[in-house]
Amino acid sequence: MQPKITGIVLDSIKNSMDNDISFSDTTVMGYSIGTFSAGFAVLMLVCFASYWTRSYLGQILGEKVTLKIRSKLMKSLMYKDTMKFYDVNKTGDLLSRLSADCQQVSSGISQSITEVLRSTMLYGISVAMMASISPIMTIPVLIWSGIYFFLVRNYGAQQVKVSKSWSEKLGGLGKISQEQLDSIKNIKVNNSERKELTRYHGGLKDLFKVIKTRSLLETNFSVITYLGMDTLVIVSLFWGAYSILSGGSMTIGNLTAFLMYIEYCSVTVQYLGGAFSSISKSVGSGKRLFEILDDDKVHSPYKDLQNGKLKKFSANKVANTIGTGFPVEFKNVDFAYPLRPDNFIFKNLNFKVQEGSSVCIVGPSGKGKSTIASLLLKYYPVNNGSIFVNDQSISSISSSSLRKEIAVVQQVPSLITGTIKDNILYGLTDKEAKLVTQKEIEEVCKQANCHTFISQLPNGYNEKISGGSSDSNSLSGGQSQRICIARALMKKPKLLVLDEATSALDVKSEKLVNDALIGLVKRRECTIISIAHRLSTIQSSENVIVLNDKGYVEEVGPFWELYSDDYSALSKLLREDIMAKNQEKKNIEEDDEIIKKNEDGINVETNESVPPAV
Ligand SMILES: Nc1ncnc2c1ncn2[C@@H]1O[C@H](COP(=O)(O)OP(=O)(O)OP(=O)(O)O)[C@@H](O)[C@H]1O
Repeated sequence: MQPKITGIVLDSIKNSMDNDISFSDTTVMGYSIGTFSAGFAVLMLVCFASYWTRSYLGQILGEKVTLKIRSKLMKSLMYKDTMKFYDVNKTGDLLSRLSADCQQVSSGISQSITEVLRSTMLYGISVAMMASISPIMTIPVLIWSGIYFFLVRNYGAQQVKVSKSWSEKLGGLGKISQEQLDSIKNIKVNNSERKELTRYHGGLKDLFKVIKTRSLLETNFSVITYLGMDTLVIVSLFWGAYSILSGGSMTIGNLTAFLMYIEYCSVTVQYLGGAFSSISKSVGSGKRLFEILDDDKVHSPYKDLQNGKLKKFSANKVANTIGTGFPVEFKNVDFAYPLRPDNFIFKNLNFKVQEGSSVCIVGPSGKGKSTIASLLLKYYPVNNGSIFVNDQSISSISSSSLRKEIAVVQQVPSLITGTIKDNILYGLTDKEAKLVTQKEIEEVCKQANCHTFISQLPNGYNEKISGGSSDSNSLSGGQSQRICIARALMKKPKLLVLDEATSALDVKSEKLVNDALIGLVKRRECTIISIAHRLSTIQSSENVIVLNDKGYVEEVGPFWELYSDDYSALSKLLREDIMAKNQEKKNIEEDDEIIKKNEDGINVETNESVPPAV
């Protein structure tokens, strides 16, 4: 309304000037100029109040949308059932989606959509007001509006593509930096800082290429918009001036109002351009977020549990079994990782683990020992065959109910940020954790041989530690591993999977932990499947399963029987292991000798002294 009112006021002033009317007697739309100005001021105040409300609510809405999207994404990420998604999508990229992409989407949805609505309304009203002043002079504005509409459509489509590419490159950069910071010690020990910086700069360059394309697109669009709007101003100014001077119906007030409306249109068109750009960017980023959410539709174990496609795992004792540990069976299992679908780790893998017994899986490196643990936990579905835990095929039971009954200790211990006590109780539900007494915690920690060192910490069980691996949690590798063992024992599992779980422990600690585990097996309370290279761990298991280098089971039997047979696959494997270790020791000694000779100035080939270089 402001331009229209300005035009009316200007025409009233001109009328007063032409008819010699004083300022106090000047009337605008039948009101004295004072009353009219007061009314106009009130109208402006109402406008400001509504602007404030729109702006504040818009921001709050935007932040709420961001939080909602983040929470939905995190939920989707937390509840992904298999590891396939995490094999493909790396942490750095996912973090970038959770931060930059979420922000982009929410700003597109909240601020830009309200901006589009406001600007479209303002544009429509301005054009209608221009038509009420001069329908004929509005025709060029309408033609430009049509052209602008097609421009926006074209620009939007291109912006979506470029924005998706921008998000991908940014995610790629996040992936590189996350990987580099995670392995900073490795980079330093290999003096690879320069190499890694070159790699990071490569990612930056890729990102910059996309940014250049996007900037070109945005600049072209905004220049065309300015050009169009400025052309309209010039055309209207000349047309209006011609109409006034040639005695047409146009007045100075009306021309001023008309030009002000064009200015309004120009500003709204700029806002619209910015808003469309932001919406297109959020569509591009949104596509990447939907890739995360859509993955849930492929397989939703929670819905499958509700609609009866999956059953809950039953921990009840199977009839005619000894003790309460779960029996385990791999039956004709074929498996290839989803990332390498043609590379079968197992073809027709068969073995049985008796309830309440302990078995150690041994075999050459990289032939699938840890993969057996992953399959047992349903981290990946098998390609063929079945895995039975407690007589139930795990493919038909929900993974959460299965994992609740199994405890795992991995080679690389992973702790959470919190107290040591929080870490030990981490595998229990909040309700279960509340019922655990300090005495029970200490009892479990004594079994895991970590009570003594925890008691010596300044705050004992309430000592705060950081999450992550032993690199970042202010505990040693062996201490972290023992806390993980205590956490696993705290669950009172009927099946315990130990993947090189004592590899960081010294001989004495390992023996104490193994004795505690042997006690569990003796009471038949728990079935233990361990994966190990060390003879000391292997010999603490009742039985051994030896995998061969093709991923088949080569041999199964009681440890002492296989160990005392010189021709058994186990003995062969242990001999090879000892030979490999001896060779490794010899290589290290030879390397040390060469280094020493170099330092002493002796020629390595001839063993003669070399005079020092001048
Ligand atoms: N997520 C994955 N995607 C694709 N291939 C994988 C994945 N994880 C492991 N592999 C491959 O599967 C094979 C078996 O790996 P696994 O970790 O089970 O071996 P392992 O016998 O436990 O080895 P090690 O004794 O060295 O720990 C290896 O060749 C490895 O490269």
